[in-house]
This record gives sequence, C-alpha cells and structure tokens, in this order.
Amino acid sequence: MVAESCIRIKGGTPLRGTVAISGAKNAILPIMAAALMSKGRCELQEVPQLQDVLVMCEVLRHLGATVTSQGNSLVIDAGQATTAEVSSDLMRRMRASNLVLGPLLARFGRVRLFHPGGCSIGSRPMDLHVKGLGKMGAVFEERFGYYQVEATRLQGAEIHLDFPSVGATENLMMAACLAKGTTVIRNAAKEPEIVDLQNFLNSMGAKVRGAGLDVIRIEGVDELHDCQHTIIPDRIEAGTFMIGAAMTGGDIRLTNVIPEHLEPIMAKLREVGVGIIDEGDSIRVFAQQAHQAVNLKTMPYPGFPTDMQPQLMALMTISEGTSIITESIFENRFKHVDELRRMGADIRLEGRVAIVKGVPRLSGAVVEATDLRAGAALILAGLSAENGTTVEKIFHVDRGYERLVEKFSSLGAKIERIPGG
Ligand SMILES: CC(=O)N[C@H]1[C@@H](OP(=O)(O)OP(=O)(O)OC[C@H]2O[C@@H](n3ccc(=O)[nH]c3=O)[C@H](O)[C@@H]2O)O[C@H](CO)[C@@H](O)[C@@H]1O
Ligand SMILES: C=C(OP(=O)(O)O)C(=O)O
Repeated sequence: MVAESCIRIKGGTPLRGTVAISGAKNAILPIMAAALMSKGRCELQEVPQLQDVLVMCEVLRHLGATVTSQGNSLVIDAGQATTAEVSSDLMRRMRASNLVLGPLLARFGRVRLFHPGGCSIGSRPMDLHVKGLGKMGAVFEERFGYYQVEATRLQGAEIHLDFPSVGATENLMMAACLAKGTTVIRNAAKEPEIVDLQNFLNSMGAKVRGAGLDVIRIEGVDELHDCQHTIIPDRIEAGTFMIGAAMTGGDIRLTNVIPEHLEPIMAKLREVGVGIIDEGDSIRVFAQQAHQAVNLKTMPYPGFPTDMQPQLMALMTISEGTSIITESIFENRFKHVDELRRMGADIRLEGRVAIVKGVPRLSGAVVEATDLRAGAALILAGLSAENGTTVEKIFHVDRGYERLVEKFSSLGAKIERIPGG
C-alpha cells in the first residue's frame, strides 16, 4: 500500500512573528463559477493556491473555459465555453462544484449536473437551490444520479429562503444576473463572501445590491463583460492562526485581514481571555491570561462560524472549566471529537452538543483529519501538545489552507510535512 502524506508536529513552541493571510477559499470558489457567465476575461488577484481551486479550474476547463494561473493570479476566459454538463467524477471531488448550477443555467438555459453528494460533516441537500431556481422558471427533472435542468430564459422572482444557505444564496444571485427582470432574495445569507461575490458580479456589469443584508435585489442584464477583482482575505484561516497563538502561549501579527469580518471570532476569543489588538490593517494576537471555558453555538454570519467550531473546540480542551458547544449548522460536524480524545481531551457528546472539560495539557498521538477543519483543529492541538503528533489524511487540509505547514514553520512551530511514497 502507498503511504499518504502526513504532518508531524513537535508541540510546545509558542508561535511568534507575522503571517500574511491568503485569499478566501469560500470567496474564490463562487467567483470562479460566476466567471462562466462572462463572455470576456476575468482577472483575479489574491487567489489562494488550494486543492479546491485546482479542482474548480478543472471544472471550468471541462466546460470549455480557458484558465491560466500565475502565482496568486488567475485569468478565466469563458467566452468559448459550450458545455453545460459536469461529470460525476468532478462533482464528487468537491462539494462546491454545485456552484456552477446557477451560472450555467443562466448562460445556456440548460444543465446536466450530477449530485455533489453529502460529505462527512452532513448530508447537505440542494433543495433550497432547486426551489429558488424553480421560482425563476427552471424545470428540474431528477434522473438516476443527476439533475437535468431546463429554462428557456430565467425570469426574475421573489424568493424567500427557508434558511440563509450560503450556496443557495450564491447560486440564485448568480442566476438572477442574466435573468429577465428583477429578483429579490429574502432571508439571504450575509457572509462576507456573499458581499465579495456581489462586488465581483457588479464589476462584470451585473446589477446586484443588498449583499451583506437580509434582502438582496438583482436586476437582470443581457450580458456580462471583462473584469478585474481581488479576493477578500480568508477569515477562517485568520481565525485558525489566532487560536494557534492562543494555544501555544504565543504572540503573532496577522496581515492581509479585514478585522470587521473577524468580529464574531474575535468576540469569542476575547471572552476566552485571548489578547487581541485590532491595528487596522493587521491584528495582533497574544496569550495574556489563563484561558476560560466559554459556551458556543454555531450560527450563520454574523454568528460564530461552523468552519471555526473544531478549532475553538481544540482551544476549549485546554481551557479552565467546562464548555458547551452546540453545532447548529451541520448535523455531523463532530468527527474531530474522537481524534481529540486520543490526545487526552475530555469530551462528551450528546447529539449536536459537545461538553468539553478542560485538561491541563494534551499529549501527542497519531490522529486522522476526518475533514478540512477537523484537520486544522488537530494541527492546533498538536502544536500545543506534549510530545509528537502525527496528523494523517492531510489531503483534507490541503483543500482549504494555502502553505499551512510553511506558515506555521515561519512562526517558529516545529512542524513538517512528510510526503507520501
Ligand atoms: C464553499 C463554501 O462557501 N462553503 C461554505 C458554505 O457551504 P454551503 O454553501 O454548502 O452551506 P449552506 O449555508 O448552504 O448550508 C448550511 C446548512 O443548510 C443546509 N441546506 C443547504 C442548502 C439546501 O438547499 N438545503 C439545506 O438543507 C445544509 O445541509 C447545512 O445544514 O457555507 C457553510 C456554512 O457557513 C460553510 O461551512 C462552508 O464552508
Ligand atoms: C465545509 C467547508 O467547506 P466546503 O463547503 O467547501 O465543504 C469548510 O470550508 O469548512
């Protein structure tokens, strides 16, 4: 059997220094999908080099777009795109490939899309996407394993989402840009990545307003053109480094951040007792006192993000007192619990609630990244633990963190990637 890559960490070194945050995974993926609607060139800057971005490049090429990248710049030219069908193989490789649904339907009036499937954090159905696009005139036929979707020309519609789904809001916003008339999305997701998508769409000539609020209004236009856009910084990557500083008793500075986007994370970390100074363009994070256990419930933005729940749980395993963590977004996002227990964490699960009793210190172990943020949480645990930790299945981590090992090393961590053979 061929050994897979893993990450080895020798814990106990306080993180010190400055780290630059990369562009946001959850902003670049919908933006790349939206570029399919333009007949011109879309030039993107601050594009993180991630596995998910590589898969999205493959999806776009498969659809007939030209995609070229150089460092953190990416140029997408979908002028010659002709195909409106994504293979089941590509759909299975990345959940976010479902974001091409709205753009392809808007551009070609038809799509054949295989189910993206669930993933280890939950079943992740697409009913809200289907219902919203249905209101705009799309007809969905569910066949064996795929949707066949047709719409001569999408029509603007009034859509009230039952839940502020990020992906459904994005698919509907994108589709509405080339629809006839005005679309209103109520109970829309308000994440900063939705605002970034609005800015990108408007730079291509779309007419979208309201992103970041509950109601988004989109006036359809006939065509979208060339544009240039810079991706916002990744608030989840920033939050992960903040917890790294806290758990190792370190003192670091994060650059390329938008502090406003980090408010829900910073508020919670301040409650724990982590020192945080908003310096405008940068944020200083340092351990200033013993960390106190806090309770947490994940919520849509501006609530505390589910994508930071595993990392905060790692911090709670070594904080003073008992923390009650409720995961309200994904029904199965506690796979990291068993792995943290292997490192000596005291965690009890009751359905969607985890009860975490702080211990003085974790001890190193061989653990497995069961998903992207679970992997991040285990790396954080390893950075603070006694002795060595090996994190396996790190391909999950590569999906969403750019040069994570190099960045932690530059802050003084004893961490290395052991390539697979
Ligand atoms: C690429 C990207 O941006 N991914 C993010 C996006 O995922 P994603 O867009 O998939 O997340 P959603 O906001 O859509 O999902 C939130 C909840 O709504 C449910 N749901 C969603 C759609 C639907 O049609 N029906 C339905 O029931 C999901 O199963 C889940 O329980 O937002 C999540 C919630 O902040 C983040 O964790 C992901 O990192
Ligand atoms: C769940 C996540 O991403 P995705 O929606 O791409 O699976 C994540 O970023 O934590």
